[in-house]
Amino acid sequence: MVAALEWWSGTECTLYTDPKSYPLYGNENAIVVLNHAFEIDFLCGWTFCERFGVLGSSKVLAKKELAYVPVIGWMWYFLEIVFCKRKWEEDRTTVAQSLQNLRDYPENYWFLLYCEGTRFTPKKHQISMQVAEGKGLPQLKYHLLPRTKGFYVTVQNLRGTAAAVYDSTLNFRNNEVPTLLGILNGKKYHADLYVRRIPLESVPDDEAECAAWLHKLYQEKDSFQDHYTRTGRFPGPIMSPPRRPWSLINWLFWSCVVLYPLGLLLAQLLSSGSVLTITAAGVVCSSVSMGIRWMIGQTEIDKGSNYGIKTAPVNNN
Ligand SMILES: CC/C=C\C/C=C\C/C=C\C/C=C\C/C=C\C/C=C\CCC(=O)SCCNC(=O)CCNC(=O)[C@H](O)C(C)(C)COP(=O)(O)OP(=O)(O)OC[C@H]1O[C@@H](n2cnc3c(N)ncnc32)[C@H](O)[C@@H]1OP(=O)(O)O
Ligand SMILES: CCCCCCCCCCCCCCCC(=O)OC[C@@H](O)COP(=O)(O)O
Repeated sequence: MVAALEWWSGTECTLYTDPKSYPLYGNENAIVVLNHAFEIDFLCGWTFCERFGVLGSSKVLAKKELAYVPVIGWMWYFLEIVFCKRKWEEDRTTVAQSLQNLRDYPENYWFLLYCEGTRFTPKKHQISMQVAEGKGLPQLKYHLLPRTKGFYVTVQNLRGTAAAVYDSTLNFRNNEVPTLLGILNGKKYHADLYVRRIPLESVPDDEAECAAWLHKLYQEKDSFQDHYTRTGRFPGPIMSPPRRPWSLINWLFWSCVVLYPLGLLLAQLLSSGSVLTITAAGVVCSSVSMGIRWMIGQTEIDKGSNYGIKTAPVNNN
């Protein structure tokens, strides 16, 4: 999928960051906090992981439903991805346990948290801003109100092993609305990512203070998005790592290994002349194609969950 983004669609991914922090990327464990408004934001995230050599050890706090996505979800299970049901009462122990398992991970990892918990839609935004108002918090224009419990439990469990929080804010040039189907159709997008490295020691230990810290972080992210909307760029210098050939080589290798025998098999089936065999092959191919379309559908915001709409108790404390 990274090869599709970088080499097939030719999408450009530009990094805005502080040159002093740049050498540390990929060379330490980090908690990444990213906004969640685009259908391919996870793919842009993977691209940066690839460019900094941590693609294989990129982790995320993902909704449990994604564990059942064929191939990708199963792979994530074996990669020690942390899953949550987005029900705190059930998640508090399982998420903490999975995070503890990451503490002795043998390679440098990035642990991604979408603190908004769900993708941005106008309706979810409106409801979350009602919650913000109820809590006496400032309004956000470009983000949903962040959920703080997952962030707190992550900081608590990874303190001492993760060195920093990478506050990451993603946007696309010219109001592009990128989609995975667009990528697969070869459409080129222009992603801009602004990353600030914040040492983990500066994140408070106390739960309430940590929550307030995260709310402040999202207010700052909102101001960066505002800057981007006005000027077409993020603050700070551009330090973009170039794309590397490995994802392309990997893709070409596996395509040859898998597609060549599959093509031979298909040709054999078709030349068998048996109506039953050909029909069965047609049914299998259609099912696979429908399965892939369903998987792509998982990335589409229109088909997203009702999380953040159905249960929005306004907390007045
Ligand atoms: C140099 C380059 C740097 C960076 C490169 C960038 C990235 C690369 C990094 C890594 C890549 C790795 C992998 C990427 C690959 C794939 C990723 C794909 C997908 C996965 C994404 C997801 O699945 S996102 C969904 C799952 N994740 C989360 O939800 C995380 C955030 N959520 C939490 O933390 C939650 O707290 C929770 C899930 C732990 C628990 O959920 P629950 O709903 O029970 O939450 P809370 O108890 O927190 O909610 C109640 C509180 O929220 C308030 N509330 C109620 N309604 C709303 C509302 N509508 N909006 C906002 N807030 C609301 C309520 O008042 C409660 O408040 P409290 O004060 O009581 O907390
Ligand atoms: C060449 C063939 C290519 C085949 C492509 C198959 C694509 C499968 C991609 C599956 C990966 C799914 C990752 C989705 C990540 C995502 O963005 O999840 C959304 C959640 O955060 C929040 O969900 P929601 O509450 O619904 O907003």
